[in-house]
Amino acid sequence: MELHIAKDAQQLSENLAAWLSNYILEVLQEQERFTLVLSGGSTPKLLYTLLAKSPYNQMIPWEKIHFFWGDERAVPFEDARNNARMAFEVLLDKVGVLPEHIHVMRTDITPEVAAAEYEDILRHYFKNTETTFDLVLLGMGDDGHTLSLFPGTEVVHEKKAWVKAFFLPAQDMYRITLTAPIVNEAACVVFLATGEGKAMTLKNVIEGTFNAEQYPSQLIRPQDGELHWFVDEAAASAMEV
Ligand SMILES: O=C1O[C@H](COP(=O)(O)O)[C@@H](O)[C@H](O)[C@H]1O
Repeated sequence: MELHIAKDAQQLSENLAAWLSNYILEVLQEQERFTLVLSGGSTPKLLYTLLAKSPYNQMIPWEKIHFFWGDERAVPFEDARNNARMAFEVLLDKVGVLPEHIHVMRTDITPEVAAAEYEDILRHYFKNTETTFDLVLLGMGDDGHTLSLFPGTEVVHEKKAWVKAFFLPAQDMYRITLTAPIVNEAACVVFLATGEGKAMTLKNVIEGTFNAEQYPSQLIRPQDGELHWFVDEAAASAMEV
């Protein structure tokens, strides 16, 4: 695991935008397409906003990037809580992405059907590949969840399915999420976490004993791929580094 610490959220997002665009360019020297999983929540908004601007909007060959999502809140696309909506607003509507390369988790059908449909897309997409995604961008909630793998939920124990849908009573909402098995087969996973509110959880996730029931972010351990944590000083403040 590689830890990247920056002074604050702004500096961290700038560092990650530079790191990510170089990584994409490097991978695209060896292959024709790049599969990128976007995370939701509030933290990546700054990163996506930067990627839509100079120099990254010109540097990245957007037409070669295929976009997927790590998880979705099963609310209509028009709802501000919809994870895909934010990415469209600040990034995807602003760069030269090909619409047929954007794979949203649908929220206009039942969550179970949307999850089954996404699973089919992914199984077909990765049927002849050794790894799954080229890069999975993840966030971590203050409670240690990542994707929609929340503490104490059944989906944390999933060993086979790549996509699951379930009702989250605490938020009175269905969630659709990738599971640890598919993410752990990715070539690279990058967590982005900022703020003091995540400091104790981050310490427990990275330095504590394994307890995925309480800290689902600990489930993410790519088998053969790279794992990076991009965090700001506030989020890193409880750690021993
Ligand atoms: O609900 C979610 O939360 C996590 C973390 O979000 P943040 O607002 O603390 O950055 C996010 O990674 C996930 O995609 C989202 O559905």
